[in-house]
Amino acid sequence: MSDDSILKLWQVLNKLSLAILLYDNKNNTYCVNTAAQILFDLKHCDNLDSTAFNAVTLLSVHNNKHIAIESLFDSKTSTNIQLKKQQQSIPLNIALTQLSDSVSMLCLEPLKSDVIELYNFDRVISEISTDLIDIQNDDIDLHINFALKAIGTAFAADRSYLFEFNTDNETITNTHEWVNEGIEPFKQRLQNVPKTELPYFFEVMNATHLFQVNDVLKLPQAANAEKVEFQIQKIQSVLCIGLLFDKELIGFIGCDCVNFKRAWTHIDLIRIKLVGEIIANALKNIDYKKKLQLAQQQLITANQKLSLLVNTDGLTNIANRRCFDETLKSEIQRCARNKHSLSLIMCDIDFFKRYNDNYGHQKGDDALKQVAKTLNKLCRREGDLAARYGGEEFAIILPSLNAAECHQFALLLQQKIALLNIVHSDSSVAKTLTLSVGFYSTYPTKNTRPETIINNADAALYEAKETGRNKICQFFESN
Ligand SMILES: Nc1nc2c(ncn2[C@@H]2O[C@H](COP(=O)(O)OP(=O)(O)OP(=O)(O)O)[C@@H](O)[C@H]2O)c(=O)[nH]1
Repeated sequence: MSDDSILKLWQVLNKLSLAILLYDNKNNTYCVNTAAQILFDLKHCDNLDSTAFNAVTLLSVHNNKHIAIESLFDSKTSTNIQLKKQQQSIPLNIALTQLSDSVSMLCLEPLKSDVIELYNFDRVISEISTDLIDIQNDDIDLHINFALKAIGTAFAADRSYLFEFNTDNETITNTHEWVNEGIEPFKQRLQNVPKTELPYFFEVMNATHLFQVNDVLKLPQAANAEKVEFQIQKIQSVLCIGLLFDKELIGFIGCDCVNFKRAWTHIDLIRIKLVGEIIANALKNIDYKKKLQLAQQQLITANQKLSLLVNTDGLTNIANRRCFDETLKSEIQRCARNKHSLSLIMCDIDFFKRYNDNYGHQKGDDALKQVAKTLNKLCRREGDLAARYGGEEFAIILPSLNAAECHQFALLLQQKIALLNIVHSDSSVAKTLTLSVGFYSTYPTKNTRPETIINNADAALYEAKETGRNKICQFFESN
């Protein structure tokens, strides 16, 4: 097309009521016809650069994001946009044509009211579904309230709400409600309402999953209870749709018209069904997530219990041999890394066979529990561990304690056992229950073997037993 024919075409287009924009990408200029000049409130119509459109607000109908004037000439831009003008939102349909290598033409046509309504509702649906798609438990109220407001507004209703059936399946609760300006809310009043109070409503709802009334005054006699309730709420028309969860009715959403009667249309039904499905899906997701979280929590608790169980001695409730072995291994490595000392105490109740024989096995068990509790209480620092090593023998891991400190600890240990004052009349070394204690202190390396430490502490315990009992012996490397 020659420049001359474009000019002639432009003279014709300028007379049309259709708004037209031309863009020349060679010199980045725009020109608009008279209809577009009026539509966009532009001062000039020729040789405009993009700043001439600074006061023009164009938004995407899908996400309300701002669209720059040059983006309108991008073929990827949606064919429906909104023009914001003096508090007004004008939906526009746009069509793009390439006139020459550098010149593109855009026609903008304001949409008719039913098409506008369709796009408005499309936007509502798009917003609701985007909003509810990855709903989290903690923001559900916010999102449901948003969805109710959106459908209430889209239906030009006065009130919209969500009712959920309570777990007893006998009562219903209005969990969320949106009301138009000046309309009385009823949510507080509609908590735990017995279904039997609305027999007609539930008969229809259970059978059809829908309750549609254009004029509540025309409800049949069977709906007297409902009529009374609707009159209290000043409802003239009502539309409710059931929410299904695995084919089971779990509640409903609805819209009321208070200020006017409304003859609900087939389109209204389709729309509220769509919103009902979106909300039911969101509730289902939340329910699954809750169940999953609960199952995960139960699994964690079960694992914690299991781990406690496998690491705990059944009689004394302190660490068992398994836990001791694991801890000693890791503490050797930790002390080796930090170049800290490590002490191990092995101790054994003196003449425990005689104690059992004299006082009975049950008393013996009680004594073991008391000793274990005392040892456990003494282990207060991080990494300290008292364990039942076997029978009446206990082991205590003491990271970062050197020989002198460990000796002090062993003395304290014997004092605390003495304070228990467990009478042992058959002991040859004292009147009460006593412990023989052997210990070994070292600066482990990463190659230090746990058995070496255990054997050395055990050898010291053996020496304590052999040389009189109720005493503390230390293992020295030269031994
Ligand atoms: N009541 C009770 N006794 C236990 C338990 N485990 C081991 N014993 C008893 O502890 C006693 C240990 O006896 P010995 O190994 O001969 O040692 P001892 O009598 O303490 O003598 P020394 O260690 O040499 O002072 C045995 O009689 C075991 O039956 C237990 O869980 N409960």
